[in-house]
Amino acid sequence: MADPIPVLSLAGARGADGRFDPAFLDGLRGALHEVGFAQLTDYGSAPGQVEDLTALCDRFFALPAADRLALDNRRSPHFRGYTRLGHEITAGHPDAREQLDFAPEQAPRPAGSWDAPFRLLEGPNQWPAALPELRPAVLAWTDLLGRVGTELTRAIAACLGLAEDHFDPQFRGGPHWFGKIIRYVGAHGDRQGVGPHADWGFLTLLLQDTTGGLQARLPRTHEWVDVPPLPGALVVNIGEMLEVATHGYLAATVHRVLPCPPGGTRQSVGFFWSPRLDATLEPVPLPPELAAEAPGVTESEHNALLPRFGDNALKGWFRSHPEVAARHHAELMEELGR
Ligand SMILES: O=C(O)CCC(=O)C(=O)O
Ligand SMILES: [Fe+2]
Repeated sequence: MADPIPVLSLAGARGADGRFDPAFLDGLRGALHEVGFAQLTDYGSAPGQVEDLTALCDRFFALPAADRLALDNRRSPHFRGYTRLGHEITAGHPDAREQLDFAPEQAPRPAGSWDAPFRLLEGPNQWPAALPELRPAVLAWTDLLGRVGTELTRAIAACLGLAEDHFDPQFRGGPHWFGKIIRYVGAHGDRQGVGPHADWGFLTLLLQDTTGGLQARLPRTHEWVDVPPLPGALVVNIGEMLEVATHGYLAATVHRVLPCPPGGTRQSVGFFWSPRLDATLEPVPLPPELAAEAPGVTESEHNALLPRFGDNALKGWFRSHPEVAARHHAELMEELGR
């Protein structure tokens, strides 16, 4: 079967007049509606940036365990820091990966000053003292991907027949993106690299190494297809907030990573472009021909899609990091019925 994941060049997104190119918008709409995944090239990384970041991620995961555990996310009420191999849960089972989670650097809100439970997600990151180069390289990467996320969000609005700044208000004043560097480590008996799931942000931009193993479940046929490594390209997929905003015209495509063979490893860097925590994604007015192909959101008893982003994000963090949630937020979990 031909590679079902469309490849798009961001360099061709706008014409000389600064407007989006209609052919780019058609390609983007087709990719995201039909497949829910695309690969993006020419997105403005500096020469050597991807290679340098990848090498630093290698070095992070090669640090002595004590240096990684110094950033243990169980010490962070904000779900930031290092998760040991096998301690993240997806689809009810442990993932065969370790990771470092980060998000915009923020001071924690003083106790008692929250206007909503999701404010607990605001706080400082944990960076490795043993590898000081990692922080600036990751922040340069998240700066770049914030710009790519902004541009793609505008292109998505335009390809849905909306004004390109349609979603700007939801992102203005502090989008709460989050990111992670990830290493999969294969062992006998692994069930999953990461189990089947949809991402809970707006758009995901992911760099994968050349190992392979990422698979997408096509929205219509539910067939699993490989997302083949394309060196330097960003894998783009839709998150739940965009599904909510488009009544499912753009669906948060389910995906998974197969376990590495015993002894094998794989690395990736995820960037989950997301609106402000307090932003609510109202359904957009779709043109009739697109509305006719919008089935509504895919709710299940195991996963509600919550229109206020902070609520949806909290759902995701509580589910995937139950140890952190139980240690710091047991009462809140009970209150929210999680
Ligand atoms: O590592 C990958 O290729 C995918 C990771 C992923 O789906 C996630 O972290 O949400
Ligand atoms: Fe994902």
